[in-house]
Amino acid sequence: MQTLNDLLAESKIFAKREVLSPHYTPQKLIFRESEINSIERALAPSLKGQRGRNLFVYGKTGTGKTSCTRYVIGEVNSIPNNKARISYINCRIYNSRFRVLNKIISDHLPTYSKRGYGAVDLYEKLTGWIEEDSKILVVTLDEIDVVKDLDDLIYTLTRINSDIKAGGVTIIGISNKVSFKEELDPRSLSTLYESELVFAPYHPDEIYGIIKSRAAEGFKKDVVGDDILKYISAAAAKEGGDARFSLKVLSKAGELAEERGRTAVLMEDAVEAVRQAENDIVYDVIATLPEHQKLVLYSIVMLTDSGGTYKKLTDGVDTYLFSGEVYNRYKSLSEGMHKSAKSERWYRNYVSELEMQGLIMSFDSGKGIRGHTKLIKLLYPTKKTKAVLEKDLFGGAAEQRAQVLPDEE
Ligand SMILES: Nc1ncnc2c1ncn2[C@@H]1O[C@H](COP(=O)(O)OP(=O)(O)OP(=O)(O)O)[C@@H](O)[C@H]1O
Repeated sequence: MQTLNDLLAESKIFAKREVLSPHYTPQKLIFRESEINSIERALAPSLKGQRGRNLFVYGKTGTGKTSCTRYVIGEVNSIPNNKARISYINCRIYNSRFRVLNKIISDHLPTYSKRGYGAVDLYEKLTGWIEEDSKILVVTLDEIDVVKDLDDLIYTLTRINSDIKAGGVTIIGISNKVSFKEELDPRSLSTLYESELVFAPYHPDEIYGIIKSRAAEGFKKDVVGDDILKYISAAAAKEGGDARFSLKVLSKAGELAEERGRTAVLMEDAVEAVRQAENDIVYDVIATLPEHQKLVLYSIVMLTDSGGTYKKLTDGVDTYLFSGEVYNRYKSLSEGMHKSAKSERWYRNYVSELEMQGLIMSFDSGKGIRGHTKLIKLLYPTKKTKAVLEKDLFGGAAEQRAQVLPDEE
């Protein structure tokens, strides 16, 4: 246990702790030259006042999509007298057409944005501003899949191009959701996918390269050995080639070494850091699921908690659930929250997504019970999964939760 004095003393482990934060943007992004070049090519026409092709950037989490895009935005912004005006928008915060429009206005016309105008006024102000001197507005929508009325947003942004006489709008969409394409209206799909760029997961040796250079800056000399870096790279490659995961583990290993009063990171610190980060990641995955997948997962958690029909029928301890009962629970839960439940076809997609994320497993029941039906099992502890979901869905407010939840069956 560290005392306050220990905490205030100069660290024996870290030189620049902030360099190890996943939010830190390094000066150089290694192994992504060709991806950076593709983004540069998409943005190059806008520098000269021409509308480039919209670009959709896809790749698993931690593959460098945001960092590379922001890097190119930085490059463009540093070129004087160019025609591009870029808005980088984190859709987790700006998650509706109105909020996105408002953010664009506040980026470029800050005095206007505070006046409480409606969407139509914002639209007109924006088109006027673009036309004024033939600007190209580049709207970068990071985590685009979480925008609630995305088809409307894409329609509005593309409509600007036909409403204005000069200038234009280019959209860059970024997402790590595999099923995203299927949820889009065909018109939005063809607009957004004018060109596509896929970020592949990093290989272990690439992750090693990334964390080696971060470790050299972030840690004091000789604190982290090569064996530790190799171990962490292999663990992150197993996690889907996720650079963010490797950085999280690296800084966690440093913190553990510090807490344990060491002057260097030992393998046991790294092993423990990987274990903790793997645990955290599951809950991060849950927190970033789209809303209806969360509702399906929450239905699974609730039924697992109270014991589903299977348990009652078999008088057993197994916590398998019938897919049909999960769907029914999901429907009543959605109703209680005044949301329209999706069709069974969508529901089956959600179940496959949750299974792909490793949160549940599902399998055919065989002939024995209720003919052929699908059984579902939650793979993570009910209590913690429930807490994460409740915080997300109901902001952790118990009264609100009580209002929307259907009675236990
Ligand atoms: N090529 C690279 N060189 C150095 N650092 C990198 C590189 N790629 C990713 N990183 C680091 O990994 C972390 C995650 O990267 P980033 O946020 O760009 O991933 P992402 O693909 O946008 O992930 P998500 O889909 O989860 O948003 C950041 O801290 C970033 O600095």
